[in-house]
Amino acid sequence: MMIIGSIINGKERSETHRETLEVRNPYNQEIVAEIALADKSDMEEAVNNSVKTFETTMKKMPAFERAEILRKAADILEEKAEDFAAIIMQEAGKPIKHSRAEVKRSIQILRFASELSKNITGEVLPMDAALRGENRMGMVKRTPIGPVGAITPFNFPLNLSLHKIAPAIAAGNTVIFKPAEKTPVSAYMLVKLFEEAGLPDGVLNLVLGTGETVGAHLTIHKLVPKITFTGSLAVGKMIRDTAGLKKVTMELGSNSPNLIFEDADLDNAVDKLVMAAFGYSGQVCVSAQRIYVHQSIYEQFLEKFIKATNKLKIGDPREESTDIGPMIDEGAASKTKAWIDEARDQGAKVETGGEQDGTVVSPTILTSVKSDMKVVSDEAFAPLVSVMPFETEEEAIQRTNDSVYGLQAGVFTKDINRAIRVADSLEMGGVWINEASSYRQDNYPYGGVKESGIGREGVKYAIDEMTEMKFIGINLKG
Ligand SMILES: NC(=O)c1ccc[n+]([C@@H]2O[C@H](COP(=O)([O-])OP(=O)(O)OC[C@H]3O[C@@H](n4cnc5c(N)ncnc54)[C@H](O)[C@@H]3O)[C@@H](O)[C@H]2O)c1
Ligand SMILES: O=C[C@H](O)CS(=O)(=O)O
Repeated sequence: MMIIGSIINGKERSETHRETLEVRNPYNQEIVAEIALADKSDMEEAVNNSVKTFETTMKKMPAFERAEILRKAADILEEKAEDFAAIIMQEAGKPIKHSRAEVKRSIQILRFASELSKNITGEVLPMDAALRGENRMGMVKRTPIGPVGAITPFNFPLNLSLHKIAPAIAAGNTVIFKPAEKTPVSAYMLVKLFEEAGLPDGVLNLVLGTGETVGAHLTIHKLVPKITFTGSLAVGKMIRDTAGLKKVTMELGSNSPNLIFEDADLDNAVDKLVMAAFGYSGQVCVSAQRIYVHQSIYEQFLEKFIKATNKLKIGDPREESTDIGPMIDEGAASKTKAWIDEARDQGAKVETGGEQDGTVVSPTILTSVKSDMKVVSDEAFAPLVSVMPFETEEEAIQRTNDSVYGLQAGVFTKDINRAIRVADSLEMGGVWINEASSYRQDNYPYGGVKESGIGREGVKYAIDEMTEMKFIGINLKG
């Protein structure tokens, strides 16, 4: 049995007296590892050590050295890609082909961060534009913010952790990393990988424990100036409420919409939306949960969409051909089944799917739904999607915006004027045209409006949020 513990200042804490938590493969319930749980005192030490390491190590480390460590980390991840994919598959239950895709993106994040760490620039200001500004020079520098608390979810355990850790290191910060309890093994392997890449002890402290204990303690800690959180709206609100004046980045949930207009390439839309709705069993923050289709092509779309969905191969995430594996645990699967049953009782039609077998829920398409049903208005984070007809562009926009969330949307149309008009009208952090809401690259500003979040990630933008602007002015006649 693999027992893993927190790593603070390079030392692992997996002593036998600690309480442990089993990490199980959600598909077959095999034990993947056990975590030796950290408590508040471990978090306290991790924070203190991160503060010290920031002062003694990171403040002195030149950009070229940070770039080199990040580049080496990318190279090592490339060499160990298959090991990381295998562990993501086991601990998260993610089909192996999708686990591999996650690792590939993670390598790129490290490479972006390596390049960007050498390009964190400031600006020189035209001081004489203001009254009394003659003979003065002003410059703005970007300086590291200090120890960053990074709290991450289970669904993209490597990719979303690196969206925080890589920019933080690029910017010259230290990190206190609190990964999800369900997926700690890839986090542990990642910290070991950075050690191999030459990252000094204490720059990346890993604290493996529950959200309620170590996560909450990190959030309120006075010596941590920045929390970057990815996770649910409920936990995000709690963190925001207790973080005081800390800077926060919040990457939260969504019930992402996709709009299909009458002139869209239907095969493209079907092709994209099947994986957007059901990939990783819908446990993706930008998963397609609402599809609005122009009434003139509604039946045609629905028929093609059901047909394509029924072709998905459900099964063991180890199999190369598996498209859909388990949900993260039986609780998540049972909740999904309950939501589907509730919608059916309220008049929705289950066009396909709707079955639960342990942790596996079959890809479910719902029609005849109402906007106040949970399956439409709340975040499902599950393999279910509602397909709804609309008549006019205005109606489609209004129904899309009728949500507390606003992360990312997809718009399918060949009319460029309409595409831009609609994109401009949607209350979203991002809009893709002729792509599904779930599509993401790691180099653009990514994040939500409304209750989908605060701030942006996407390496360069995360660096902005993990640095402070410092103004330095000079009186040239002084
Ligand atoms: N917007 C995005 O980029 C994005 C990306 C991925 C996932 N998500 C969202 O994440 C959610 C699913 O992930 P999850 O189930 O792991 O989320 P979660 O909110 O349950 O947990 C996320 C992290 O928060 C920690 N946590 C829990 N309680 C805490 C507390 N009181 N204080 C501090 N930390 C605490 C957990 O231990 C975990 O590490 C979905 O809502 C999904 O939409 C958003
Ligand atoms: O779950 C939401 C994530 O943002 C998806 S991704 O890792 O960025 O693709």
